[in-house]
Amino acid sequence: MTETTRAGFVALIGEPNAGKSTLLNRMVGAKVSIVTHKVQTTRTRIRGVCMEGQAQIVFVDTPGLFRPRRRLDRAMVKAAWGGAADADIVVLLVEAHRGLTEGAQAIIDRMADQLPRDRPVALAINKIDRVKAETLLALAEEMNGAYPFAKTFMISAEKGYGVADLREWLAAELPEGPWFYPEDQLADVPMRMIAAEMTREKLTLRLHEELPYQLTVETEKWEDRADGTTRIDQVVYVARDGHKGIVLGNRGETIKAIGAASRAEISEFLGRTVHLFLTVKVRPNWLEEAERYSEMGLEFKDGDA
Ligand SMILES: Nc1nc2c(ncn2[C@@H]2O[C@H](COP(=O)(O)OP(=O)(O)OP(=O)(O)O)[C@@H](O)[C@H]2O)c(=O)[nH]1
Repeated sequence: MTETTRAGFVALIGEPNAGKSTLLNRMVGAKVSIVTHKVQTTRTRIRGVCMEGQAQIVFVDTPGLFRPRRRLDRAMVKAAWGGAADADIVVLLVEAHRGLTEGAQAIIDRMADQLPRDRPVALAINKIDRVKAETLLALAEEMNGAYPFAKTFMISAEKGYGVADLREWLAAELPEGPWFYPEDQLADVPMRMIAAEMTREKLTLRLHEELPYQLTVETEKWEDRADGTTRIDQVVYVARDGHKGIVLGNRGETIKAIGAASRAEISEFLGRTVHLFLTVKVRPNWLEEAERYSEMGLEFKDGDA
């Protein structure tokens, strides 16, 4: 007899800097789904998918949740809360050393207002490596007085403490049902390749039918710097000189805009500041190498442009 499968959505919420990206990377690990950056609804964005036993946990992000400055932003915040309300489980991440801040309280007020009563919300007190045990217990008590959390976890996303417990709990809490993604789509996809795919996507969006068929993007260099930023160098390969001009655009405007859009997306995905450098090069024997790319899992279209 096969074991029951479970699947569902988990929304990770918290103030900026609470450690959402760090926790996500910890839980999902290298198994970032290739579908991640493509599947996007208006309300939520899928940030990662992981398997825990027979359960498939899909982590969703609620972009622009807590910094509504203008009217438009306020509308987005409302939509983002809709995303959290749609999730099967919500995890509120707070920072141990900052405690129940004004910002965290505002989120709790919103949760009380917007989430259905029976929606399980777990509290994850993060960065426990920065505080003493007594402080933690007092904070857990205070937080649980402010909201009826289904469960409290004390974790360090950075060091990995308590993360496995949280993952196991999430898996057990998810509803029974078939997986959303076939397991083979959750292959280990190197971040370099995902970043290249993001740039390629921006090229497609910007150039539409002008896009040269024989075009690939490769990440040549990746440097995580000590200051917390990442420098990424990518090359856009085209098959002909004429195509180079199309990609560069008038005075380099096209490539500049593509670089800016891709940088923003990669940055958000990684949760780090990214410096992206794009170069356009001509590589005439591209087709011969096409097979190599398909082996790497990259898409390409053949045919003459
Ligand atoms: N000491 C310590 N630092 C942590 C821990 N988890 C995350 N951090 C640090 O906290 C900072 C913010 O982490 P992020 O994961 O970028 O936070 P975020 O919630 O995704 O932030 P936004 O993208 O601004 O919403 C980073 O410098 C992390 O290295 C932890 O468990 N302990």
